[in-house]
Amino acid sequence: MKVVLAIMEIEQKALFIIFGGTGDLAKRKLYPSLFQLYKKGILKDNFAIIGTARRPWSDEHLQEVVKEAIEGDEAAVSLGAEFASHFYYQSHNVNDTEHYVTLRKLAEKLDEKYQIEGNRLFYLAMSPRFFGTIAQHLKSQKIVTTKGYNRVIVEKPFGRDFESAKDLNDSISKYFPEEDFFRIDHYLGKEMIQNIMALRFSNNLFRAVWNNRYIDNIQITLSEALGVEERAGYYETAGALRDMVQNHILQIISLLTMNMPASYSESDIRREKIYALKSLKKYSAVKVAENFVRAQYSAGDGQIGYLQENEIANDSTTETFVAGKLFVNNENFSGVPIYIRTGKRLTKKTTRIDISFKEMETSFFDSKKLGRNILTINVEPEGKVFLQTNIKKIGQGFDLVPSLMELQLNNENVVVPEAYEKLLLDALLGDATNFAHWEEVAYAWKFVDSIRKAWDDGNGNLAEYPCGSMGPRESEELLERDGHQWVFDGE
Ligand SMILES: NC(=O)C1=CN([C@@H]2O[C@H](COP(=O)(O)OP(=O)(O)OC[C@H]3O[C@@H](n4cnc5c(N)ncnc54)[C@H](OP(=O)(O)O)[C@@H]3O)[C@@H](O)[C@H]2O)C=CC1
Ligand SMILES: O=C1O[C@H](COP(=O)(O)O)[C@@H](O)[C@H](O)[C@H]1O
Repeated sequence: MKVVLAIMEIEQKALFIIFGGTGDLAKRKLYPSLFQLYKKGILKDNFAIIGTARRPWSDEHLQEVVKEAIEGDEAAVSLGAEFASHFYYQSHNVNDTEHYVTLRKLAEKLDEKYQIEGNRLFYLAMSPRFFGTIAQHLKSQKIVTTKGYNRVIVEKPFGRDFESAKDLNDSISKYFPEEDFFRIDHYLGKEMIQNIMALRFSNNLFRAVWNNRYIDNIQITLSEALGVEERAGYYETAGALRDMVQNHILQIISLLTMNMPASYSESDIRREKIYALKSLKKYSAVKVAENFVRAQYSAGDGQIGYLQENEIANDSTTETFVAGKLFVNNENFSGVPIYIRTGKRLTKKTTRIDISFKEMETSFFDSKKLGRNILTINVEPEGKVFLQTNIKKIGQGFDLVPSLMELQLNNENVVVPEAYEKLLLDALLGDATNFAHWEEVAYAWKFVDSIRKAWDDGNGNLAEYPCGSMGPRESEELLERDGHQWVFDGE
């Protein structure tokens, strides 16, 4: 642990070039996260950030935008102006080669001014259709340096199916090798998602029972109270399956079901995650209809339905909810149903994993009285882990009552860093463990494509659910057919 902290405390020298520097992601996530790294002294004197996009902003305007982005942070009062002074703006159309020449000159000037030693991080926070052309120009216009490192970080969506993801991947990997290519999945930066490996592999108790002999079923819920908001254009091309299942949910499944890696290293962890994703059971089209539910929100709870949202066609069939039953057919998990669900405009924002253990065959108790052991990883909002057990009811006799044990995770009173902060630091350190490797992305798309194709070919109806509910009835039935129910009922 000491070694890791020591590395993290070292000041990093880097020039960030953020493509999409005027965008929503930059303002809401990237600038505040970079400020956290500045507060911690990881970014100190030897760094600069170029924000670039088409808008004709000035350095001063970008610096004002950055100050606004961090104004909620108390430390911004004393440190905000100095931090913002490291930001520069370059008006730039990514399709225009001439602009890369200006960008290179600015990058060289800042490299010298801040003594950055050629380390560059290119953050592509804009539509993926531009990624190939940006990567190509970075190379041809010599914005990649020969001295330090050159890393490219790309945002989602990484394609809309396997073929387009492969094209996208090829268009970047022509210029950036895999070790410099960081595909963001911000769920992998969440503290509680990273805790899955810690729970599984550092506790003999859990290690021993983490398999199909003891686990009955796994339930993963990524529910949101928000609707489609301002992202109709993107969401209509994606839907919940591509937006949440292909990336976040399948990444969580890989962490839950992979075999124990040989070591805590990028390559060993990746190998096991890839193997888990490769082991996902594929369904025939008919089986997709049986094992997956798709639905769209309708008006309810004072909210309008999806079809009434701005810029959504009134005959749109885009799903805003998906539930499904999956299997990872590796040696430890074959036969364990993994129920997933995600949707917009559900009861509340919750990200949780419920691991339900098998009922016990015993003559010591009347087995009907025994509640199942359930391990709940509440990623959000609580960031806690709970274990449901059975204990004796106080008093005469020997009745049992369920009891909830809370595993104390944050006993150091530290502020949990935001996912983007951790991932930006990982990228600075050149550690891609918490980023998605191409083969993970590829297997995830192959799985998702088979579901999408079955739907597109008419297998499986689009159900409806009212805003404020936990999805359509069909989602409950998916579990009821197996004699189960969702552990999380939305309360
Ligand atoms: N916002 C979010 O919460 C999340 C976003 N993402 C992903 O991050 C990426 C960015 O999203 P977001 O910030 O929301 O999108 P925005 O639409 O807010 O930003 C897009 C950016 O691209 C710039 N841009 C567009 N066309 C060009 C061009 N031809 N040349 C140069 N710059 C251009 C825009 O600036 P200008 O108009 O000034 O040129 C703007 O800065 C997307 O891939 C998105 O899917 C992923 C997860 C969450
Ligand atoms: O990637 C995405 O994630 C968000 C949900 O992220 P969270 O960290 O708030 O759980 C989702 O709203 C968005 O549609 C999707 O693109």
